Amino acid sequence: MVNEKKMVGERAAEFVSDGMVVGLGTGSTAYYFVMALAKRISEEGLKISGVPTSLETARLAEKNGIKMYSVDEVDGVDLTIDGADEFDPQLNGIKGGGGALLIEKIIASNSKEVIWIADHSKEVSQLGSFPLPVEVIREGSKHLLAYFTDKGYQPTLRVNDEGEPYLTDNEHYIIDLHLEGITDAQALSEELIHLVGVVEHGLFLDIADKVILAKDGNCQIIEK
Ligand SMILES: O=C(CO)[C@H](O)[C@H](O)COP(=O)(O)O
Repeated sequence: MVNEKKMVGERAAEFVSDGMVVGLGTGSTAYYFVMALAKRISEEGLKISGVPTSLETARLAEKNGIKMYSVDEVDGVDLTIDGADEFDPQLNGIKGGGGALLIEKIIASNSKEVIWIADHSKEVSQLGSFPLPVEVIREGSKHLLAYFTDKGYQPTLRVNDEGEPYLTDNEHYIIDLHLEGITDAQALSEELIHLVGVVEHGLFLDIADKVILAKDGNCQIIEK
């Protein structure tokens, strides 16, 4: 069976050129991109600076010999390649299934170009089947949960394998909203970002420039 995540991850590494500052995404698809990039560095002598979107990716990149910097150590990012949980025909998406949405959004927002890499299951006609992650300050999270329940957003506090609240790299909680279809993503984004205690949310609107999608055994490039 075709490994779609590997296929798009490897294809994405071809978009990187010598001298670029590259945002390194997080997740099981981005894993293959980081590995393919590391291969180009060791085999072709490609010189790049990596900006990891999570501690997990930083560990992977370091183990594989990629030079790394934080987003504040560079003037800007040329290209960020990251996974997505869902994307729609306008290339708006939901991210944060892996919990790295905050730094992913900061790095993407400071990138000249953003490419998402996706297996075929990530393409949707309308966002919202995938639970929408909202990163929140721990203090007051109980009240945000109550607010989201009142709004009918069916919130759940994300937990780790031990059943304890999941902590992001920045030591916040994540509340996942089970919306079953988002009709006005822009309005929801505005509502969420203005709630006190919300640090960031997983709606990535007007951020991606291209998606490399695995479809019918091939890589399809979708441009905005
Ligand atoms: O947003 C993310 C992490 O915060 C990931 O990019 C997203 O969850 C997709 O992950 P995967 O490639 O493992 O399906």
